[in-house]
Amino acid sequence: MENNNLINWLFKTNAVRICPENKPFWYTSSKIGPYYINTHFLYGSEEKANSLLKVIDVCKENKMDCSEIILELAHKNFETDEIFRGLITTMCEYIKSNIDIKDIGYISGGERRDWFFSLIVADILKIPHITIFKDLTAVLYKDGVSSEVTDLGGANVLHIADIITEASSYVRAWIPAVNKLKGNLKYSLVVIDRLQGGTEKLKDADVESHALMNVDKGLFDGALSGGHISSEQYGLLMKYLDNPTGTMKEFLINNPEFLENSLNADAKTAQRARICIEEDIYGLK
Ligand SMILES: O=C(O)c1cc(=O)[nH]c(=O)n1[C@@H]1O[C@H](COP(=O)(O)O)[C@@H](O)[C@H]1O
Repeated sequence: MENNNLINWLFKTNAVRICPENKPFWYTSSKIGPYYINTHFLYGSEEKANSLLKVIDVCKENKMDCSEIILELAHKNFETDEIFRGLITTMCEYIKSNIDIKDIGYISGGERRDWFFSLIVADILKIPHITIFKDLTAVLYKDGVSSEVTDLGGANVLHIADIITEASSYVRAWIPAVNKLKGNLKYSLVVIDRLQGGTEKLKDADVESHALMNVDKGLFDGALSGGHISSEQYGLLMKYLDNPTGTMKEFLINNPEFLENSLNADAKTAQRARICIEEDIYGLK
């Protein structure tokens, strides 16, 4: 795709965050790193994304209503927001050019941030949508109607997600949920692949992995030349991209208080820090 567009949109919506000095982000995988991408900000802005998340948090309590509510809001936003419209149009074009549409029986999306993208893409491509919840239950949304679903008869499914790092959400939730429905999660399309093992994990599970964009040097080259990051930040990011584990191991050795502080932080951070220590992810023992 026109990577430059996507890079501009990511920075314009403040979706890419670079950590303050000595304060790396925690990731789902219980690893740490210097950047975090809030892909769902491509809905137009942080404020718009948060307001859709708020609606989702309420409407997901009623599983039969929620697909329609989210899709309607996404359509309205598609009409008025240039960035969101550009992104969704690019996703649809990517699918048409790179995947045999006739081979896709269903498009799925998982709670919550996948739904920003999966429902509207399915609707535009006229493919039924499987709305998957965190408890691994699912609802079929087809021709404007939600219904219960138990058997997809072996049909192929394209799962659409915001971003993959290690594809842990696919392995933990989305693949088992589609298998339970006797579907075949054959394809994955994400907006961003952080290139940290996700594609390989998907390949092991027989899932063909697609991404509109990979996080590599090119993203941060664009950020530097566009004046979005400083040359100091750029240097740190290059070091991390070159050797994510080694760079963060060195950081933890030089900043032993970081893990200690994380253990005393909010519940999610503390849990990630605990796993990082217990599994000795950085080989510090
Ligand atoms: O935690 C992450 O790895 C992560 C990094 C990032 O830059 N942006 C981001 O949104 N994430 C979160 O991590 C999930 C993907 O991680 P995996 O399931 O390991 O591929 C996403 O669904 C997000 O919840």
